[in-house]
Amino acid sequence: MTSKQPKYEYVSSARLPTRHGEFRIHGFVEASGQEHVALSYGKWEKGDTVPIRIHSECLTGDALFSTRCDCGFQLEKALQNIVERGQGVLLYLRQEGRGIGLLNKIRAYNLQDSGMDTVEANEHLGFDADLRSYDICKLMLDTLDVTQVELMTNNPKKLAALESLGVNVVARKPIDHGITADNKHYLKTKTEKLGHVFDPHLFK
Ligand SMILES: Nc1nc2c(ncn2[C@@H]2O[C@H](COP(=O)(O)OP(=O)(O)OP(=O)(O)O)[C@@H](O)[C@H]2O)c(=O)[nH]1
Ligand SMILES: [Zn+2]
Repeated sequence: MTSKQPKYEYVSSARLPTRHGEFRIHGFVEASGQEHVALSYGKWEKGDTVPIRIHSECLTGDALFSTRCDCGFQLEKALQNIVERGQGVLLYLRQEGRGIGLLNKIRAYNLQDSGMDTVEANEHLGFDADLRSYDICKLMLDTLDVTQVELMTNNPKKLAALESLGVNVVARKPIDHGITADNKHYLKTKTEKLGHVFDPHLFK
């Protein structure tokens, strides 16, 4: 008899001192081998509302200081917010390039340099505009005893995904940091074509 392999598994946790404060890092793995992490800060009781950020991997923005997108700015701001609030969780999902992967994102950037927008570039490469899944967030939050959240995002799809997984989202906190001349057009496209919510005056 074969037992069904779980889709996602919790693996291990450790202390993670950072420039922003001391977090704990928690590792998770998908059956495919894809690895993800959650960072937690502070303490809470089960049922408390916990501030969280769900962040999809962006190597260029998160680690290489790119200003083509807002990712690096948002990541840093989210960690700062969590430390200021005294508690919170970052779910760092390894779905680079809205799920198309790093090298395809570079191909998409090249197409955007010749005039396509971020959605047209994905489609030109044969991908949907957004291939991400948030299913693993449920295991990550359950593991950390988080059932009710305040979500830092401009992306209503993340709210809907959490609600459909049975996580109670009591509020959305906009995270509109890092709008630069290099990414204004990209963020405007996300607002017009992908449903992101940005205050229009931020693009002026
Ligand atoms: N395919 C593609 N992906 C991109 C591009 N620019 C950034 N990304 C990816 O977009 C994703 C952005 O992730 P998030 O910041 O978590 O999500 P979001 O949909 O912007 O929502 P919020 O930031 O929460 O408002 C990352 O995986 C980036 O690698 C691009 O031009 N093309
Ligand atoms: Zn990015």
